[in-house]
Amino acid sequence: MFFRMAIFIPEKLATAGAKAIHIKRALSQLDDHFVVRSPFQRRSWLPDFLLQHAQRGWLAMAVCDLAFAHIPFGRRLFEPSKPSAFEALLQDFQQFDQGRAAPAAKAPAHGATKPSLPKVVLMWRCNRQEVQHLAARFGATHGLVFVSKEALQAEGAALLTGLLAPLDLPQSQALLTHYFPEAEVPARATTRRLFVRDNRASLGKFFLDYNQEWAAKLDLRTPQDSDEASAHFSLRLVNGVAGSGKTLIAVARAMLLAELNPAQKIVVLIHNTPVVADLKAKLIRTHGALPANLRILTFFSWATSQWMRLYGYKPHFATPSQIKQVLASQRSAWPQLAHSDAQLLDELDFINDTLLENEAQYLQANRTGRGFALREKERSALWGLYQAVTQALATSPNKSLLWSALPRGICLADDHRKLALVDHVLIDEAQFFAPAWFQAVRLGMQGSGSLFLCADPNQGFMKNRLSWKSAGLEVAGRTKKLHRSYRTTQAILSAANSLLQQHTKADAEDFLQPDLSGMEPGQPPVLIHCDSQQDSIDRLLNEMELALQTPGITVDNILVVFGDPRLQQPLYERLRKRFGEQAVWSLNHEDTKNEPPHGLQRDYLRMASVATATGLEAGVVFLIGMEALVSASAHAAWQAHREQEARTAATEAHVRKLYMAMTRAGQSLVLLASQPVAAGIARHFKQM
Ligand SMILES: Nc1ncnc2c1ncn2[C@@H]1O[C@H](COP(=O)(O)OP(=O)(O)OP(=O)(O)O)[C@@H](O)[C@H]1O
Repeated sequence: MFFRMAIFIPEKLATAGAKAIHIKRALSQLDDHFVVRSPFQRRSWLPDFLLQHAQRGWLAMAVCDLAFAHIPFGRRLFEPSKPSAFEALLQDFQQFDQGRAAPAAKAPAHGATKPSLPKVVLMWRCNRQEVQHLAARFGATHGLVFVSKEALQAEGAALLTGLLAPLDLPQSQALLTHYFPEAEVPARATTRRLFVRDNRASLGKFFLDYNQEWAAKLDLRTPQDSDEASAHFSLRLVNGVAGSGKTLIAVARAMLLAELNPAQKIVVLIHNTPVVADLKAKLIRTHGALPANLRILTFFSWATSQWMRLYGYKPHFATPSQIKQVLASQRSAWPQLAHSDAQLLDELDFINDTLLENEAQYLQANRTGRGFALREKERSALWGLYQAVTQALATSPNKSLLWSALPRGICLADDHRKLALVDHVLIDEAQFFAPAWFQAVRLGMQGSGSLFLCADPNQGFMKNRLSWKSAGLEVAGRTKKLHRSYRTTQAILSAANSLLQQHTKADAEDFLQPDLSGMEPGQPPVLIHCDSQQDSIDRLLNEMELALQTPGITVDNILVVFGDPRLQQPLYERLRKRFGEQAVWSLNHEDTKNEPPHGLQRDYLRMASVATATGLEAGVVFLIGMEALVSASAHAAWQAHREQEARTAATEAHVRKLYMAMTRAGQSLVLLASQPVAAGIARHFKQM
């Protein structure tokens, strides 16, 4: 039978050397119902391990390296004020967790005492007989069990299992909160709190699950850990379905890194401005200020500051109308390019994103998945157009550039010495990053740092189906997949998932199948047909009123995602009129895109465009003005592309976006449509 072993968190033991290998091997005999945690040594003294078994309970373990001959047995005549190393260990271990456990122990439910945490000392250099002596002398007086290395190696799993003691839920949660605070999920920060109806609701405690905690602590090192290990650059990828806790993991890890390495710089980069604003607002409300050595910002604001260091001036990005004008004036020189403006611009971005430096490289470039073919002559023409547009923008009065040229400019600069370097970078929503972005990030890192990526390939993949490898990232064997969603219900996730599967080519390597088992069943997503856009806004307001009558739902549990940008202003006005001037946070308004309009300490009803909704979430989500993604006419237009590749690319891009928008919802999802919805989409909703 296949044996799965205990989960070690962190995976690597902090201590190096043969002893660590032996201990790990012995503890590895435990099966996968066990979690073996090593606490970060934040306090004066902590045991080496806390073992937790799903049903059988807990055990604290300290490892003692002293030989029997060095253990003082009798009363010591000299230096009584200075306990020996062994005595100090016994005292520390005896006292460990006592202060914290005492109040609970004093207040037993029915007169019985609460169970206490069992403690075992692993005497690494004593044999069984010597350990018997120690147990007889110190066991009862200090409330400790002694075990020899030999016994552990021979009877490991059975021995330790026999020592475990079950603790009740509050005790167990208190242990985690106290010694592994990084694993706690603040109740305010989880849509899950809306689901919980059992006792846990009253306790209000949530924790990362084992897989999440394991991923969050991979390769974490304290400065005290071995220098040899910390000399290496580490790369990790967490691939997870929507709502599987990727952002949560990235933030928990970033906070830990900041705490454990106060002298190092940590940066969390996210593509999307509203997510950064939303995340920071939540973090500041739950944790207070962020650690001084941790920054959370958009990739482009980070890249802009790096650009300024390299080139000495602030880059000026061409506006959409300027780009349109320049393209219109330049493209006439290449009449063989019959493609749409959007396709040409997309191709210019592709050249920038993939760091193609000259025509020869571009002619050789792999364009698989780009959605439209280019013959060799057309590629040559496109390269000419690329140069002409870049040049025309650069020589315009405001010396502007395409957004995609910013990371390229960083990567291709002659001298990178002026770049600011950080130690650890965590990238959330890495599926939206392009190869040039990753390279720019890497150039801004210390050689011994770590790069931690979180991505959901189902929500889109590096724009043009590029692989991690093509972006210079060797993630094979360094990837953790998360299949469980905590955000949403079975009904919503399975609807979104089957919609995605129906419309995309199943690519086994990239597609993440969610694990729906054990999820809250929930209600299916609802589709409301409206007569016009005006009508859809009226219906939206009514549906929101209804939602707010649900116990536990307040305005901050609601997110409105709009597709048509023209809806932004009328929606904003109507929502403010109905719910209060100060109640709405429009995440796309220029002056409130970085922080909420009236301070962090109040709740807001949030609204965001679908283009910027990635990473956001709410218990109740309304999708409105999404005709470009869902209407029958939009579908017909994608299907009208002459080339099969273009049809597939257009369909996939739109459906992935819709999948992303649908999976923003926790408990309830409502789509309001003012045009007939394509049958292939409507069938995944309950229609009203
Ligand atoms: N172990 C957990 N216990 C309680 N809540 C959790 C847990 N893991 C995740 N959550 C909650 O589930 C929701 C989704 O988490 P998060 O936003 O980190 O997921 P994600 O993988 O980044 O999603 P997406 O890629 O769709 O944006 C959040 O409200 C988060 O707090």
